[in-house]
Amino acid sequence: MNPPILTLRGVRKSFGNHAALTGVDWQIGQGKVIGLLGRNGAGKSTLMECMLGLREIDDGAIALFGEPVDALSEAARARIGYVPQKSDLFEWLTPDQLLAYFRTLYPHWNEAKVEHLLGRWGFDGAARSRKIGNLSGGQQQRLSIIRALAHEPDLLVLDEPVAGLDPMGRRDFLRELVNDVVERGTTVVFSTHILSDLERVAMDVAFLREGRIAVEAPLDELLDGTRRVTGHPNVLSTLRLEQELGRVRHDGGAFSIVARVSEQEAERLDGTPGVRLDRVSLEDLFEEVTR
Ligand SMILES: Nc1ncnc2c1ncn2[C@@H]1O[C@H](COP(=O)(O)OP(=O)(O)OP(=O)(O)O)[C@@H](O)[C@H]1O
Repeated sequence: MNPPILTLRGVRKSFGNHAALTGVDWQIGQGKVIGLLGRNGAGKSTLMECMLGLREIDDGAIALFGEPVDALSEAARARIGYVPQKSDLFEWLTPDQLLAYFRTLYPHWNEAKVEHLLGRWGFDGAARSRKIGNLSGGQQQRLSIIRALAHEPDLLVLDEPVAGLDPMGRRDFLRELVNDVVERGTTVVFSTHILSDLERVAMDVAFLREGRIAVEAPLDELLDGTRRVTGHPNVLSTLRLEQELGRVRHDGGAFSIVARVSEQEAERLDGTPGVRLDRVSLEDLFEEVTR
């Protein structure tokens, strides 16, 4: 595996007496494309802001490109692309003025890519010279994404980047993202609630629960190796599963267990009288892991 470009150790962050992050240990390898999942309020935005040094942490340590994130060099900063959940564009500028401004801040800027994306994402002459504050939410989000891709960052962090885009815009953006990742080996961390998008682009998924990374795994491995185990309560209560992800009690005393299982374990369970194994969807997994 490539060396990690981002390392978090014991990261804690509270707001007043509410603990948002309760000890995050996480390493992100170069070239990974990771979908960060969690319920509303799970702490995804907080984690993203902390890992880029945009929010101070209470405890723990974060290193980005081998540097402490609270003392990042200019060179390291120029390697980051970030699309926040809420647009942070200067609303009084036009798209052309905004991009011209950001162009001056980076040592590298791919103008051809910017022009290509502006054309593809509906920024004709009129839209490029309108005040950003008067653009629609989706247009502002597209502009924010173009800005984040323009300097070809090594790490791209996207907080619900497609939430405001129409289905065509989402598909187009995801295609662009995948192209970039494949061509340049960009590391991408993005949060989303649209699980079908995640299945389209993510290599790995990480679930944030109770302020920590509860599960992280390659998406296909996770889907291939997870089963819902149902059966008579007497039988299930005696089962010992190594990687249980969740347990649901149903009406009438029955319950089911969602667990990651090895092939051997699946075979053993399949042969147990009164036990049934079913594959789970990403949606089921999300529900179990973040319950
Ligand atoms: N500036 C702040 N002041 C006080 N509390 C905050 C602040 N920012 C976040 N929180 C709280 O921290 C928790 C985590 O919030 P965060 O926005 O990181 O969650 P999230 O997983 O990104 O949610 P969503 O999926 O809804 O965007 C929430 O309970 C939120 O209310």
